[in-house]
Amino acid sequence: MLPASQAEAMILDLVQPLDGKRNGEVVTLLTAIDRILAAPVVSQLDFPHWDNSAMDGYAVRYEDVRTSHAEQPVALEIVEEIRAGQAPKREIKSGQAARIFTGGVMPSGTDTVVIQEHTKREGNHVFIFTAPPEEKAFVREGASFYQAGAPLLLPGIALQPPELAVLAAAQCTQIKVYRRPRVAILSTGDELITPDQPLQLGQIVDSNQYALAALVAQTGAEPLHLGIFPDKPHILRRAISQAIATADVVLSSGGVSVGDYDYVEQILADLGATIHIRAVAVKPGKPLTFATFSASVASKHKPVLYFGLPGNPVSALVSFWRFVQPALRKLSGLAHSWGPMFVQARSQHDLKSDGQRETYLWGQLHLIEGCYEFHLADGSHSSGNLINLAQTNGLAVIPIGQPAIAKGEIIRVLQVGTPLIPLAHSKQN
Ligand SMILES: Nc1nc2c(c(=O)[nH]1)N[C@H]1C(S)=C(S)[C@@H](COP(=O)(O)OP(=O)(O)OC[C@H]3O[C@@H](n4cnc5c(N)ncnc54)[C@H](O)[C@@H]3O)O[C@H]1N2
Ligand code: MOO
Ligand SMILES: [Mg+2]
Repeated sequence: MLPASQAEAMILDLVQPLDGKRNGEVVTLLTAIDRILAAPVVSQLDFPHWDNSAMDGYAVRYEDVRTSHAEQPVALEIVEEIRAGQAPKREIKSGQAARIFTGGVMPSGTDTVVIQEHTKREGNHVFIFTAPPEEKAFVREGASFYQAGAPLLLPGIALQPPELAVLAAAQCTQIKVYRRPRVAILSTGDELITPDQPLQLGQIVDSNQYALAALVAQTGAEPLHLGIFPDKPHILRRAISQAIATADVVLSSGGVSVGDYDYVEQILADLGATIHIRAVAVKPGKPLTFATFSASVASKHKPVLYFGLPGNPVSALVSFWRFVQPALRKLSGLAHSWGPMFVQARSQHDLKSDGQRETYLWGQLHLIEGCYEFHLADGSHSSGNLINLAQTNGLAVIPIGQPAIAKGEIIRVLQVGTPLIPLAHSKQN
């Protein structure tokens, strides 16, 4: 059995990110959130586009006002008013000033803004009561934030609200992003039914399909629901074969352990896959199977990744969070930050494992005054118990050979799901 860190490294090593040139698509500003930029963005505009005022006040020539102070204010003639959006019409000469508002374009001849709080206006004259702090004060100089032609945004970043603001300001309305990776999801098992079918003794509702599809979508990829397939090798073989023809990644759940009806590994081998991982020393999730179909076998431009996830509902989810999600992030074109997100948290409970495999105990991470706390989910930590998985946003990691962790100790927790909202105070203490 491979240690988890080695399995992760091996999987990530085998993931070739989508090629942005071949796998790009164009989206608009309103649909670009969370998409990954596939080509560099360069603007032909300077930022700021021109010298402009940072404050409401008067645009002046520094030379005219540098000697002014409260006892001997300098008087300047106001010859123009410039609001944001208006082009200045004249040059400001010595002894003159322009009334200017925040964002207004600095008129030629001026280099400094005096804020109106330091002035007094009488008719068409303004008296400057204090010296401005320095030359060019309150002027946002053209091109001082960004010079036209330089790289503005680099490919491989996820577009978030700040990047959308940058793109909008740069008038980039058509944005080239990576297409979403296509992820086929199939559930295997004679016992499986859909949630709307009546339950007969021994049957199990296919919950993995829904959880995995939602996780895939949450990771920015496109889930393809292939449905349920019985433990019949020829049917499963056809389904897997169709899945590799249509998807970049295939996720199956079930059929990867040692039972008589666990056929996935054999079918992968028959179909020409290279099986890299057959088991990982993690609990839950031990029988994780990871294989690749080379580009030629899959008749594609690039290899297809296959994750045979264990059927137990918690095992399937934990395996996704720990191994599949980072791989999907890398595949999707993200230039960095694919890896699983581990944080340090103070455990609010005694934690136990059998010490044989790296153990993931599910529960809740709380953010209390900037520090993480881990609260273990109540109830059974069996990999078949999906009931107490609800509200999980953290998996405490119990390392191999360290069977007990005492309440109050700092532990490593894999943060999963949506970002944390800080809580005002701890529930337990
Ligand atoms: N003798 C051994 N038995 C088992 C071992 C072992 O090492 N030796 N490993 C155990 C571990 S650990 C796991 S995990 C499971 C993995 O089993 P499979 O991946 O082969 O999955 P199945 O046998 O098909 O199903 C297991 C369990 O999960 C339920 N299931 C399956 N698919 C779904 C689904 N889509 N939605 C909800 N639940 C599902 C299925 O009904 C079974 O109850 O093997 C252990 N056995
Ligand atoms: O490793 Mo299995 O995933 O315990 O149930
Ligand atoms: Mg089995």
